Amino acid sequence: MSQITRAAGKRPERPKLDLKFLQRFCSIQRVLFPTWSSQNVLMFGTLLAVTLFEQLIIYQVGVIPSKFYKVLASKDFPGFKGLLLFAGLLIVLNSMLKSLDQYICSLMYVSWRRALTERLHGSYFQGRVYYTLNVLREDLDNPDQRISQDAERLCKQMSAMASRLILSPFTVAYYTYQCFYSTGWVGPVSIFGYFVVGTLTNKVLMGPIVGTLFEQEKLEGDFRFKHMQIRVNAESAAFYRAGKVEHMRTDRRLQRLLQTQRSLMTKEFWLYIGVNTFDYLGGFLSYMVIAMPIFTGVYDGLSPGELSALISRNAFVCIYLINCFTQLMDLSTTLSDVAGYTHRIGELMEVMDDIIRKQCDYDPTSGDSYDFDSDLDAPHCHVDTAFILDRLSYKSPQSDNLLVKDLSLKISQGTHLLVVGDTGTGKTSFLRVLNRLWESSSGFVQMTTFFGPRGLMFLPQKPYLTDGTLREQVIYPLKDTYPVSGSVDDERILQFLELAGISSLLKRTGGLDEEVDWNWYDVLSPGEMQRLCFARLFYLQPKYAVLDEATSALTEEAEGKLYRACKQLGMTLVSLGHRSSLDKHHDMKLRLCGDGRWEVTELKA
Ligand SMILES: Nc1ncnc2c1ncn2[C@@H]1O[C@H](COP(=O)(O)OP(=O)(O)OP(=O)(O)O)[C@@H](O)[C@H]1O
Repeated sequence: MSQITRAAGKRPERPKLDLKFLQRFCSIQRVLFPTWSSQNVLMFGTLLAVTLFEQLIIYQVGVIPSKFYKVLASKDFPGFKGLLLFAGLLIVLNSMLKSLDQYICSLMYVSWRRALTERLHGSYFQGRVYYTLNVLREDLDNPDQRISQDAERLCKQMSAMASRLILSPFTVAYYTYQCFYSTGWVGPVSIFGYFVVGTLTNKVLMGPIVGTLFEQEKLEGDFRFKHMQIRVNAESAAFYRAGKVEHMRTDRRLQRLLQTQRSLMTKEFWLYIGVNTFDYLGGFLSYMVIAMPIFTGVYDGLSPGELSALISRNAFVCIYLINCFTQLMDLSTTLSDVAGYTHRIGELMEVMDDIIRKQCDYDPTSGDSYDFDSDLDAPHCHVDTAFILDRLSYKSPQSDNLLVKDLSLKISQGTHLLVVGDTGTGKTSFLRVLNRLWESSSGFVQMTTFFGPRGLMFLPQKPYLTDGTLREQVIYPLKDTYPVSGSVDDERILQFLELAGISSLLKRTGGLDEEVDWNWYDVLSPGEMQRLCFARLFYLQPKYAVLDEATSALTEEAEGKLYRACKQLGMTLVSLGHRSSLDKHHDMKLRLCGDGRWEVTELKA
């Protein structure tokens, strides 16, 4: 059986500018440019056409001064007027093309970001990948940061490179030809040699930057997470008066981040030196290229006038070709950022694909996400069991000790089961194994009913409240009302809010569909949250409800009321809890005794 567990002890390699980078870069490009006719390819093609046209105009603008000299020297007034008009037209065209170029780059950035983020979301929300990634895998830091920020920065940096990169093959080819034509093979060979040396030097200088940028983004994620932790738990922290300690811890994370940022800047400093040196060396190189045939006597037969004309022409093409290359080398800093982000996104994609593959090996149904809304019309399931467990053993991910060993049990309709045990004996883990969040160590667990409304629902220990209106809280995890029946549905929701004892919420929100600007976790008491989860359960009316300490914040009386309501609605209950008052609502008791031991007893009515 495959393992969806921590990849313990596996230290990730330090990201570099290597083959792995190329592989990851190509797989990201396949996401950005899925087909030849995709929107992104078309935009890229348009950008190429615009930049080529722009180059043509720039060339025309470049030769205009010499034309001005000519008409002014010959005092040609009509020619001067015509030239002014022509120059004005060129300037308007040029500025329009430049703006269009920037606009297409921005559009490409948005479109790339959408494609990449949607691809990442597609894997993240497939089956239980988001759970495995955040809870069980330790080999990948901050998946949220990678999806929300790193993907954005990668697209931004790539779009910044796009218009400069897209032209370079054309300009390099054209000016190489021109250079060869004017200087023979000496010019292109020495300029290409200069470029190769420059690139190799920059690659060495870029190497450490990629790894440090990767580390910096991790620390950035950790820093943000710390703030999010305080935001979500502000009240608990305030009860502890934990401002001082949290201040210290948050500052510590900031210091670590800033230290890495400083080290990144030091490494970038050496790269800047490399880039700038090659920029200025390029200026001299053109004269060295020209000087070689002069000093070897190739042009000895030319007069000084002819020689200076030749130097001026040769200098122009050489300088232009060198300029093409130095522009490419200037991209080194952007490229090292792109490499860092590429590694972070590529690694995330690989880990998610790995989880999906293992998940599907383990549980073939996990490939498709549950779509409760579309399953509503599915024929009613008439099976009278929910789970069959056969010699089931399981342990927690980090430990080798079995929490439960060889448990055989059938959870059938009408037989309410209570699971009890000391703290940490594996009660919630039992539900994790039933829900296939964790793998069993041996034996098997078979779910014989379907998941969702009218089937089986879990109420987790920590109530989960989504963002949105009161209606959206009650119908969660459905996207739409159920059944799609307008006011009839409203009545059902009101009735169930009443039954769960929280109809007062309706007044606070101002209506079922009223948008609220508060965070539900901040304004509801733990008891109200638990009641709201019961209203949700009543609304969804599953045949089986698995409740993990779902009434721990309520009085025994309220607990009794809610349990009776569940039974009246025809639900079979599997509950976890510590309270003895729960006994009377159940028919069987499974006690987890620790060290793998367990016992099942019948409860007298
Ligand atoms: N994600 C996890 N990774 C590693 N160990 C875990 C994880 N979740 C739980 N455990 C460990 O597994 C053991 C069983 O946990 P479980 O949540 O099932 O306890 P429980 O019986 O429900 O306890 P309680 O009564 O406090 O709710 C505990 O020792 C816990 O620390």
